[in-house]
Amino acid sequence: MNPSLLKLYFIMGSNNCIKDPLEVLEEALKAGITLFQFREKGKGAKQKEDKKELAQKMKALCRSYKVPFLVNDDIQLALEIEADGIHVGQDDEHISVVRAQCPSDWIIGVSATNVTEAVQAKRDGADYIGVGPIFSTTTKEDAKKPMGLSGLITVRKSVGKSIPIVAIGGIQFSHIKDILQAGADGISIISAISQSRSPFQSTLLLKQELDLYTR
Ligand SMILES: Cc1ncc(COP(=O)(O)OP(=O)(O)O)c(N)n1
Ligand SMILES: Cc1ncsc1CCOP(=O)(O)O
Ligand SMILES: [Mg+2]
Repeated sequence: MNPSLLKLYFIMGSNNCIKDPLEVLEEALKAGITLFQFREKGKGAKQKEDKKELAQKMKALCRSYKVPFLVNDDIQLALEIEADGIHVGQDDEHISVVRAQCPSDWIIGVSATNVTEAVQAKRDGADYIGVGPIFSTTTKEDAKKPMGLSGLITVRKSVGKSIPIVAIGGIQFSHIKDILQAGADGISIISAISQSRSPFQSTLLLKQELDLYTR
């Protein structure tokens, strides 16, 4: 995949938002997110048909802005709604199982919380690795201990330059320069956009800062 797609990777579910999730997503799209992941999980998350309906609406929105739409965890849903890819973690379906079921052009991302997992994800053929948490986060209840920037630097050194990496966990505007210098191709954000009173403004500021330090 083109690593520039990871520049500003927005992840969200309805329970992450303080206003209408479709409005939040459209503001983020207007302001220039480069990739989106539908992550409908945790307390109050929509289930079954409600979840599918929201996913379909979000996919349509992403399509209208030509931003790829990925689904978190749920391969069945991703196949049903013809998503552009999926993100799986260490406790989810293995990438080999996903690859065997999905279209060949899907983007498949794999999470890594340490060097061993990152090296394995590369061996397994992940299109990109989601590395984190970098900083502490309250968004993911079962998040591991933060690895810090030093952890991110070590992961990048261990996997080499050929695989795209996106950093995740507790990322704010002020971290951008350090994260890119540590070797990430971009940032994954939930709350810094979804909990903002102006997702549009917050996204725009993040994008401008990212543009300063990338091509
Ligand atoms: C880009 C990105 N990186 C990491 C994750 C975390 O995935 P996982 O460990 O499976 O945790 P959940 O998000 O499923 O709770 C991610 N979703 N996206
Ligand atoms: C899904 C996920 N995986 C590792 S940390 C995290 C949550 C990121 O959310 P936030 O950007 O609000 O810290
Ligand atoms: Mg998961």
